[in-house]
Amino acid sequence: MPSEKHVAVCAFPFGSHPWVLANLVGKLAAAALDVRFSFLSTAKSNHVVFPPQSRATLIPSNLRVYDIGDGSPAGYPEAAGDPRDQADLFLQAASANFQAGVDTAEQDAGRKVSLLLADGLLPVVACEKAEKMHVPWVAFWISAPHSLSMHVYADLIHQLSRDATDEEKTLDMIPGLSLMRMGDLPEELVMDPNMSVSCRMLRDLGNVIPRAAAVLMNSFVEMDPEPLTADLKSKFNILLHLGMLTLVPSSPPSLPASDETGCLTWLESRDPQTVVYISFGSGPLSSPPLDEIRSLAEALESTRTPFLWSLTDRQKAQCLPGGFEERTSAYGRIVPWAPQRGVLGHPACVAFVTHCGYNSVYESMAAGVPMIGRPVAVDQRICGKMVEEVWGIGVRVERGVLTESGMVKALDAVMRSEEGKVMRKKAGELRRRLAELAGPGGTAEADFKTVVEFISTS
Ligand SMILES: O=c1ccn([C@@H]2O[C@H](COP(=O)(O)OP(=O)(O)O[C@H]3O[C@H](CO)[C@@H](O)[C@H](O)[C@H]3O)[C@@H](O)[C@H]2O)c(=O)[nH]1
Repeated sequence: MPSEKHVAVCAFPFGSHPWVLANLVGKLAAAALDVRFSFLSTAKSNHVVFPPQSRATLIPSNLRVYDIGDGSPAGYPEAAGDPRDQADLFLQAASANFQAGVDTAEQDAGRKVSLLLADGLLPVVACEKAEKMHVPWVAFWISAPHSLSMHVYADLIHQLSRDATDEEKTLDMIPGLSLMRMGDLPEELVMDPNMSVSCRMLRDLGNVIPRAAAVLMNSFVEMDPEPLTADLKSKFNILLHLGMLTLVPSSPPSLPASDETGCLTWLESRDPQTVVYISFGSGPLSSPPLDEIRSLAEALESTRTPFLWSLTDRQKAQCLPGGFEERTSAYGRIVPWAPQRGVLGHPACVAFVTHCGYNSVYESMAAGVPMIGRPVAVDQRICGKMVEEVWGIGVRVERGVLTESGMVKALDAVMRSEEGKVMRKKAGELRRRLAELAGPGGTAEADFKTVVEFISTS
């Protein structure tokens, strides 16, 4: 008898989140061919993640993409909106908009939805919807695992942050987080939850997520602190680790992989181990302040360091010193978008200046490239700390701020010093370790099979 299973996938349509979720869903759709998957996200995000020209040919036939509303009032000028407001608008209308998407998908498929799979930032919406529809729901946590634990302990953390203003106070009362300090916390965890819709949702996240039928992690269990995993396992119905989904080839191939800006060709013309790659993630919220971008440019120019920089045209116009691009054109290149995994994996790439986004850190590690970190927001301070203090594969910029002199020192440390050689060696070891973990017979593969089984039978 043909399967009647139908999974509705609820995406959080900002930053790298929808790509990573799409990677997971593409992989699941290929493994569970008789299950129907309906991917629900905003038109803007779907356009990038599933480019219309590739939809007919590259998406598995059991995966369909549906556009839902983004919550903006009619006539709202998108470019004028602060990205935080856009997230608030989206979240405010998310319940109604996902419902409309589910209704369309059910009609289209001629099957009722049997399971909801939601981005881990959307448990409040997913839980409410799933309970109304009488179906199970599964959360996929895309950010650093430490940050999930911090959300689970949000009430305790909020209490601590009110009692202690000391940024250096450790979080050793939370299993697996003894290395972390109050100052490493994502800021939304210490903000007043009533400040915005996003703050409220994020504050409630940790209380709701244990109600999921399963929590899927975008991580290798072997890379996470054991006490953290054990503690989360004790709190969730099922906890599974699927490996880093950003490291599997994207299905369908979407914007992150395309080399329309010619970066890989340019790298071919450079000597091995000479080019510093710079990117502060996929969205404006993770970019350092404009004056710091300028200091970084000054450091590159004063040291004549070859560079490839993913920088939007807007930022380029706003913050680079006058004439910078022309003066550095013999050894540097600026593009609005780079195929990051390909760039990091190119033999010319020697170091990565990054905001320490979780996916970027793992992409760099998987390529064996050491990092210079300038964490900006959310889980980036956690990832920066792991890079420098736990894995020893990079440094964070002095006092957490990009200055010309600090950047020159960091470039020296990573590219030219003995310390840099050690980082490169450790990065190489971790590259091999990740390849092993992602390979056949690993725990990630076993957990993925469990998810396929769960989806096919729930
Ligand atoms: O020119 C570019 C710039 C970025 N990327 C890709 O964009 C993604 C960036 O992901 P990530 O490093 O996770 O950063 P953000 O997009 O900023 O992700 C947000 O979401 C992550 C997961 O929750 C968090 O870890 C980050 O802190 C948060 O800013 C990566 O896959 C990159 O390969 C490119 O391919 N080309």
